[in-house]
Amino acid sequence: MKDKRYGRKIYLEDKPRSQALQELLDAFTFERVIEKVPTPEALGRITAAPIYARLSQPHYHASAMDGISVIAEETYGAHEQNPVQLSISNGQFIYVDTGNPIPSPFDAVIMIENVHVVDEDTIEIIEPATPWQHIRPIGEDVVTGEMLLPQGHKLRPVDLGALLGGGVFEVPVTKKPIVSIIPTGNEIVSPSIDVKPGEIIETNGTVFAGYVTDWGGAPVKEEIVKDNPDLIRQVLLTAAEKSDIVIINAGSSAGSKDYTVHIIAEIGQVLSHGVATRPGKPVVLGKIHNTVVIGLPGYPVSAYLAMEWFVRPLICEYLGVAEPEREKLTVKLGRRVISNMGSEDFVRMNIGYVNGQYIANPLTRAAGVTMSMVRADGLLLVPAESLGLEQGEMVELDLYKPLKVINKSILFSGSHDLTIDIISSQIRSQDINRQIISSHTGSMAGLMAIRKGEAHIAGIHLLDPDSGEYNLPFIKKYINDQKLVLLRFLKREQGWIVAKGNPDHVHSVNDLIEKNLNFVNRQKGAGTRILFDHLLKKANLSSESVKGYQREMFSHLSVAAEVKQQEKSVGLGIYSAAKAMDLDFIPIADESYDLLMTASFYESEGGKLLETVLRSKEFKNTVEQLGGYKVIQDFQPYYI
Ligand SMILES: Nc1nc2c(c(=O)[nH]1)N[C@H]1C(S)=C(S)[C@@H](COP(=O)(O)OP(=O)(O)OC[C@H]3O[C@@H](n4cnc5c(N)ncnc54)[C@H](O)[C@@H]3O)O[C@H]1N2
Ligand code: MOO
Repeated sequence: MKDKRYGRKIYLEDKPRSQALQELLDAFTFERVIEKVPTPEALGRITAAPIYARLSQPHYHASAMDGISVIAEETYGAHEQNPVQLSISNGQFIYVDTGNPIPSPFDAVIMIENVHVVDEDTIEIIEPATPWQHIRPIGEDVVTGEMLLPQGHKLRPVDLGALLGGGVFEVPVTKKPIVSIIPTGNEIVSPSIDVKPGEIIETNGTVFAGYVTDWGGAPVKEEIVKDNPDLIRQVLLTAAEKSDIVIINAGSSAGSKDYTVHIIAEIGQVLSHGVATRPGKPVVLGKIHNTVVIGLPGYPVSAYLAMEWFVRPLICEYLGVAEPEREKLTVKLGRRVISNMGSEDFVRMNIGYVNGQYIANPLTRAAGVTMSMVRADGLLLVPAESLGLEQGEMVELDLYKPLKVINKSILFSGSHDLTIDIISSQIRSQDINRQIISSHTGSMAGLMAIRKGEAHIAGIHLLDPDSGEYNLPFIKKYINDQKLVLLRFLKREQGWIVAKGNPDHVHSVNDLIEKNLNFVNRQKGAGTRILFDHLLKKANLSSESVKGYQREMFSHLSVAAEVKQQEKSVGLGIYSAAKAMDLDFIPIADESYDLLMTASFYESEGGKLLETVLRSKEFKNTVEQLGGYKVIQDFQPYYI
């Protein structure tokens, strides 16, 4: 229940992000604490002071080669016609191996390959040695007192070696800032497969802890706290006492149980509430005593971005290191990106290299879709003063993935099919740097993406009602200025997706209307939508008579998921989706699901790899095991 002491605060500020960060940094003076850690355990830590060698390296004159050590002067004059003989018993040489000390008065080493052994005591050489040849003198690597590393340096494996060699067995490093992470919310539960409607698995805390570790901090994950102001206050106070930074998650916005900001104001100070960004607006920045307190939005994507904007700079400031910067890439926008005036918009993007240029398309902007962060190749920032960016504009992105991977990505657009995931994983098992990036846009949009050069391949299943033929009539109608290839590799069953046992006895489109069932529709331009409209037309029915026609799903699996959870509902889709959700399936027709691509992609390395996968036994077996599919492996690439 809502706590009466804390009314709704609806109005959040729209403070510029840079100002909010500056004010946050200005509000604290970080006293860096120095601790000494054994050198072998110091990987990744930040040096807190310049570090000087305590030993020279090498700390004695050492042989650099296997051979003999000699007095150079005694070898002068050695020549093929005038070999010089040296004897052990006369103290003229000793045998040495690489790394052995060179005792006085020896001052040169001759490699064993250049030594002719005459007998046990005597050798012969035909070339003189120069003084100090093949000897590593004291301090060749490091001289006592020399600075090995500056302060603020992140220790790498090679650094640890140099430190140990230089006699530094303990390193002064900056103590990791302790970052306490407090997830809150009555609906938040520990991970469990039996979550009930309304329960949300706690995921943000683990992500935050991962980021903190990556950035050099020490995360401390607290238990989930219920939406109870007294509990929240108590946990905040305790955490502030023992931490450098406290992150409290969710309850930062305008909901009736969003207490965070009030409690921070009560026991500390609120510096900012609300920044001019989308997503990520409802951030709280504040302090309790001298501890930073950051209230992050509950929506995962908003929270992850805000972590990078506010927590990373704090950790870097504390450790005394520069903030890492992401690689940048200039790309052409494949689609228009609209944006709010007055706030920075952050858009997760996919990037592909198509027809000689980088094309980037926005992923979903919903702040709850964590997979968009998993899949994103880059992040676009639309500045606060911009209303948006047009298709075709060149923009600079921050890269989330290596360019090497992006260069090889195969951009897929079009109708969703489960085989695309299988193709993707089989391609990847042959080339670890190659990924398929798929946007499930529907068959028509896939066709258009090929036309506009925004995708490498499109998955399409478009029935031409007049000819009864799939795909070709559409391709010929919409694209006539490109050399294309169609791979006709798959037949699949389309049918009604219904509850187990088909309780409403669905067999035709008429049943939907007569029995007043909810239809779970697909988006415009999806092949399945076209098929459904065709069925309606054939039965002389109008779309208005179909309950649910307006609501659109973007994939077969989402249709099946909706049928599963909504009573008296029916979808149209493929067998494998019904099977995946443990639903029943009433077949209607076999359809062709083809891959369309430009001839140049087909003939490229990526296209060849794709074809190899499509023709592999493993692919056929995996797909046909799903049920409802027939994989055609002896297809001829069809040039259009
Ligand atoms: N009337 C308004 N409503 C909302 C606004 C607004 O300005 N006016 N802002 C929206 C935006 S934008 C965001 S972001 C969210 C942020 O809200 P809160 O920080 O108060 O977070 P909650 O509402 O509690 O949670 C949102 C969402 O995130 C889930 N969540 C929370 N904690 C976790 C966790 N530890 N792990 C995984 N998921 C978590 C939570 O269950 C909710 O689904 O407010 C909008 N509303
Ligand atoms: O601003 Mo919220 O942070 O978009 O999701």
